[in-house]
Amino acid sequence: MELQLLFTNGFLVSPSTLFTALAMFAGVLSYLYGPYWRVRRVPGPPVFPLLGHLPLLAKYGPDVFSVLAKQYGPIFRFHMGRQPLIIVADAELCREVGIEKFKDINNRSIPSPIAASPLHQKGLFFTRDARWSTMRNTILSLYQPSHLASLVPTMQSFIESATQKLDSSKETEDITFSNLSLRLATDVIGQAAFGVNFGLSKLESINESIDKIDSKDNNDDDQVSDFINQHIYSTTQLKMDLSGSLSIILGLLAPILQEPFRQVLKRIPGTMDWKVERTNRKLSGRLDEIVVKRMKDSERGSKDFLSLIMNARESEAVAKNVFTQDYISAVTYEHLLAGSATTSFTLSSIVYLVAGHPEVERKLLAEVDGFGPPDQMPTAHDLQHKFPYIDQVIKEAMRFYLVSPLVARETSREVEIGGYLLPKGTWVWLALGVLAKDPNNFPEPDTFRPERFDPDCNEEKQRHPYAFIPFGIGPRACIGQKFSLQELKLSLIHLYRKYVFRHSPNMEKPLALGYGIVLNFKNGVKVRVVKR
Ligand code: HEM
Repeated sequence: MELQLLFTNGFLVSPSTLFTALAMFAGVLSYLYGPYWRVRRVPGPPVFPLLGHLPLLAKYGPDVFSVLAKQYGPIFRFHMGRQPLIIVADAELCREVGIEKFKDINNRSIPSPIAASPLHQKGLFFTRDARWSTMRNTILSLYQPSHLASLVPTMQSFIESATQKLDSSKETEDITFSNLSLRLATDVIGQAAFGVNFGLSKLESINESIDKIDSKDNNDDDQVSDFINQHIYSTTQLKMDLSGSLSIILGLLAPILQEPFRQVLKRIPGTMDWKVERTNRKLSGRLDEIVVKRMKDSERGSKDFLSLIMNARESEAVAKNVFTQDYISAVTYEHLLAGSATTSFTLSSIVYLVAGHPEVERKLLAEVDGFGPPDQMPTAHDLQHKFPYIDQVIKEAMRFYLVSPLVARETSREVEIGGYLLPKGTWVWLALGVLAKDPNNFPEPDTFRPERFDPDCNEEKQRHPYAFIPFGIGPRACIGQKFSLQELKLSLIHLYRKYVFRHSPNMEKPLALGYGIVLNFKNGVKVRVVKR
């Protein structure tokens, strides 16, 4: 009898109970620490139980990876809660991951904010393997230069109407330029993706429209602004830190709990999961309606992305199997998502940075004024060849405030990177933001100097070819790069022909950044408009 019972803290416990408890404890430990164990040889800071390195993210914000790269070198571990990320912070290693070893690292890892949002998973960004390559090839064929060139007049007319209000603004009045640019970019991509004029540029304020979504007087008849409200809400809730919904936080700490908890929480009115679920359901419903309607439309034409993709689906057998209705909705929606926040952030940062650098502003204005009469609309060819200084300003602003400082990838088999053998399923993230501030490639990295991108200057000639990759790298790089550059250049030319901008005294210095799926300005970019 004494042999069968053990005395623990005053309680008698049978060996089988003790064994079960120990096995459970070992199970929990191996669940929590298994992912770490597989990549433990890669250097990294000490790990906080459960939280991983999230406290470091809270302490340093988006700069955390630069801080760690200085300490641990070009490849290191960073734990997003339980999940280790292998951060690659070196141009040559990024080339290795993104190009040379692409066939072994061809998919993206799915972070918990996306895992909590089925709507976001069926776009090009997160689809995998053969489905991804079929989707990508079909979509690429829609981005022919001639199609992009044909979008210039549409882009121009949206830019003109979105910025019309600036004419009546007083020089003492604050304009939140980041709101204006988000409305503009969403309208442009809405038209290009869906062939729908959201008319968002005419709304009073984007913040008001976000607030509206939770209020009772949300007018269901106003389909366009309702749709866009859903979009903005859904997008702004995709948080990468501990400020997201409870299920997203659980996904960071113990992913196994994320889905069961999401299923429960989404049924409890008032929780963030409930709101996100309700929004995503409405958004999917609205998208499906648009898609079904367009599918039936035999005279849909070929102006917008949605129609083009449907035409491709009808003419190619492979595309038909891959682009089922749900994937068409997702990929079209993804365009709205990927094309709005990124381009708008970049436009706002350019206006902010130019306002703070009078010499850059002077050269920019000289180039814009030298192009031709104020009403001469540039062609796609003009945009590519006649604005070399604007090219440099855009590049330098994108380097200075990199909208997407991390690019997520995942190994699909065992692969060696930077001397470390990484098992299948390892999350490998490219730290584009660290590269962009590396003094070896960008001397005085915290100085805004567009001339460093002058093709004739030594700095540009000596730089590693993959040191500046704001649109990513290799076969999985951004598909909308040319689209957004065309939009950015047209916007800048139009704006600086008519106005210059000054920082508002009511704006914090330095600008506070928020860390969602892409970078954003926490309190917006506030400027004052001076008519030229
Ligand atoms: C300033 C604007 C933009 C920036 C900085 C940007 C940046 C990026 C980056 C860094 C990636 C990941 C690339 C990689 O893994 O190597 C990406 C992917 C992607 N971007 Fe963009 N983007 C911008 C605008 C756009 C626009 C306008 C669209 C749509 C019209 C778009 C659609 C996409 C899509 C669909 C992917 C996924 C590609 C794939 O996985 O095959 N982006 N973007």
